[in-house]
Amino acid sequence: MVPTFVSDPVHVRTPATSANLGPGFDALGLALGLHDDLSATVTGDTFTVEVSGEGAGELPTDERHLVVRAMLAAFDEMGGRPAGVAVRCVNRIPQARGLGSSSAAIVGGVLLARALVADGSARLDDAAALRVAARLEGHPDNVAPCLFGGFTIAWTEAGGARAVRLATAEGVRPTVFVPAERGLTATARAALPPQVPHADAAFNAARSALLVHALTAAPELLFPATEDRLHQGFRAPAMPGTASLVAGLRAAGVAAVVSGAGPSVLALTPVPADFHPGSAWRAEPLGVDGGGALARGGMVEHAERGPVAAGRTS
Ligand SMILES: Nc1ncnc2c1ncn2[C@@H]1O[C@H](COP(=O)(O)OP(=O)(O)OP(=O)(O)O)[C@@H](O)[C@H]1O
Ligand SMILES: N[C@@H](CCO)C(=O)O
Repeated sequence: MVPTFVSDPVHVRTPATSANLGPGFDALGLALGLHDDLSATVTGDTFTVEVSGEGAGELPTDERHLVVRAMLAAFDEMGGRPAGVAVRCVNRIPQARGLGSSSAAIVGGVLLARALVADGSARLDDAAALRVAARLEGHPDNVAPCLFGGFTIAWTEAGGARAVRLATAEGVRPTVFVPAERGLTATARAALPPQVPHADAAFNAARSALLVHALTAAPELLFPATEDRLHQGFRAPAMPGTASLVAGLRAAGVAAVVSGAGPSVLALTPVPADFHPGSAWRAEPLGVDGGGALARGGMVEHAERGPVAAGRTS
C-alpha cells in the first residue's frame, strides 16, 4: 500500500564514525561525538537540499545529493515516494577524511524518509534500515555505528548487512587527527590487493578478536589489539603523512590507527600532552556516541541498550 506522509518536519542527528579500528577491516566501527543535523519536510514537487557547514557550495542541492539518494532508496523500500521534500543539512563532520561522512549522510537520509512515513517504523524496521544503508555505502562498518551508536561489529549475509552493538569500556577516549587534505574511500579501496598471505589474515583475525575484548573490557590491551596487516600498509604510500603520524603516535605508546579509509588518524588511548602532531593536523578529542542516530530523531526513542542484534532474525 502506498504510504501516508506526515506533514510536520522531522529531524535526525547523525554521528561521525571511525571504521576498521586497525585490524577490523570492513567489520568494526565506533560512533564519535561529532554530528551532522538533518531535517526534512514534505513539500512541493521536487527534492531540494540546503547545506550549511561542511560541503556547503560543493555538494549538489537536488536529487543527486547523497541524503536525497538515500531517502529515495528508503521510500522505495517502504512502498512509495512523496512528490517533493525540502531537506536541510547542518554539516559538522569533515567530508572525505575517514570519519564516516558518507555513512552519516546515508543513515540520515534513510531515517528522515522513515520518519516522514506515517507507519515508517513498521515498513522499515531498524534491521531493514541497516540493510538499506549498508547497500548504499557498499560496506557496513560505518553505517552500523552511525545507526546504533557505540562500538559495533557488522557483517554481511546473503540477506544483507547485520550488526551487533557493544558498549565501550570506561577509559576509551578517542582523539581524531584531521588533515586539511581529503581522500576518497573509493581511491583507498583501489590500493588494496585482491589477495593477502594466509599469515597476515591469521594475524588480523587474532588482533580483531582481541580488539573486541580490549574495547569492551580491557583497554590496557588496545595497543597490541590495534595492529593491522590487511589495509594500512597498502594505503600508506598514498597517504605518507597519515602513516607517519600513526607511527609517531604508536612510538609514543598510543593505540593509533588510520581512521576508516583515511587520511584522518584515530587514537584510542590518551595522547601524551607533549606529543605534537605537526601543523598539518587538527586534533579533536571526541567522546564515544553511545546511542547513534536512532537515539536522536529516528523512530526509536533512545534507551541505553546492552548488546543488541540487528538484521534478519532467521
Ligand atoms: N553530508 C554529506 N552530504 C552529502 N554528501 C556527502 C556528505 N558527506 C559525504 N558526502 C559524499 O561522500 C563523499 C565522501 O565519502 P567517502 O566515503 O569517500 O568518505 P568518508 O565517508 O568521509 O570517509 P570513510 O568512509 O573513510 O569514513 C563526499 O565527497 C561526498 O560526495
Ligand atoms: N572499511 C572501509 C571504511 C571506509 O569507508 C575501508 O577501509 O575502505
